[in-house]
Amino acid sequence: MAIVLGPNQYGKAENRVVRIYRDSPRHEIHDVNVSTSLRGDFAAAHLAGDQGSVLPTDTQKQTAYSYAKEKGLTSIEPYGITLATHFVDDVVPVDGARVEIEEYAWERVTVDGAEHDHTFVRRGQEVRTAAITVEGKGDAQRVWLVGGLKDLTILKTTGSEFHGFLTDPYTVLEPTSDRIMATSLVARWRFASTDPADWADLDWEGLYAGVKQTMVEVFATLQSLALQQTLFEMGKAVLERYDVLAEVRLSAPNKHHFLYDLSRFGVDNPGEVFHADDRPYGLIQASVLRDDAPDAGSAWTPGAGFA
Ligand SMILES: O=c1[nH]c(=O)c2[nH]c(=O)[nH]c2[nH]1
Repeated sequence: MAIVLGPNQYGKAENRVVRIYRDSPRHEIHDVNVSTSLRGDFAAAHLAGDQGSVLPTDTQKQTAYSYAKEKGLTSIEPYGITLATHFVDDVVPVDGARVEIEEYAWERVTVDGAEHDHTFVRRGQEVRTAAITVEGKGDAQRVWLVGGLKDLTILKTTGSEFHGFLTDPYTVLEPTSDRIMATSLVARWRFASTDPADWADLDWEGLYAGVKQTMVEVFATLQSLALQQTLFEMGKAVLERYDVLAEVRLSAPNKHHFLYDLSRFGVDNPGEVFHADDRPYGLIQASVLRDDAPDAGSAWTPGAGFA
């Protein structure tokens, strides 16, 4: 029996890069959290402490910051593609790179009814995400791109039912035809192509806004029979609208709101006062994809948080 090295990767996690565009009095801000991971033959570093092939994680960090100026940082997807591709193309021992990015949104404050040029408040809504995996050099190179969002807290006060479920001796849940439905949505969408040339003219901001809006509209308008159905219809609507996408993965905690029992006080409560329970919560997760979707390859393989 011998002990051997298994899969490994290394990088700099959570580089908090803030890029300001100040070419005119109206400044722009892009506030991101970038994690890099490099893959390749790093056996010597692990087995013998030989750093000859190791591009320091500090260098990866410096590159993430410098690229925000050299290459630009507007939409997170092309920035991440450029960064990940650089590591694979320009660093000899590296044959794969994974870059994961979160973006925190800011919106302009209003002063005297007009948007201010350089003052922003953090927008409390969702965090935009991207994960880019580049594999191979030269003609064999493939770029897996996954866009997404997380922490999109969304609630509807009616239009949600849950009944007809399987029961057993432990079932106490009452069926309902009118309940609150609420979740904190995580959604990630995989691009069909693995060739960045196919995205040369893509409107990244428009695509992101459109995917989010499509999901929100379905959540709002579908008379839901279960969160599972809502998630499937959200993913389906996104894929029907955007040919560039092959798969949508959704993860949604069912944030339960229980009707509060006011009958103990002789008070009627026709769906007006609820207890918002924080745990436990149902956790509903689904992948929705085209039946001819190309192989997902390394698209979903995590970077930071390997262990
Ligand atoms: O939308 C729901 N899906 C479930 O699977 C489930 N299970 C449960 O107790 N409540 C709900 N709601």
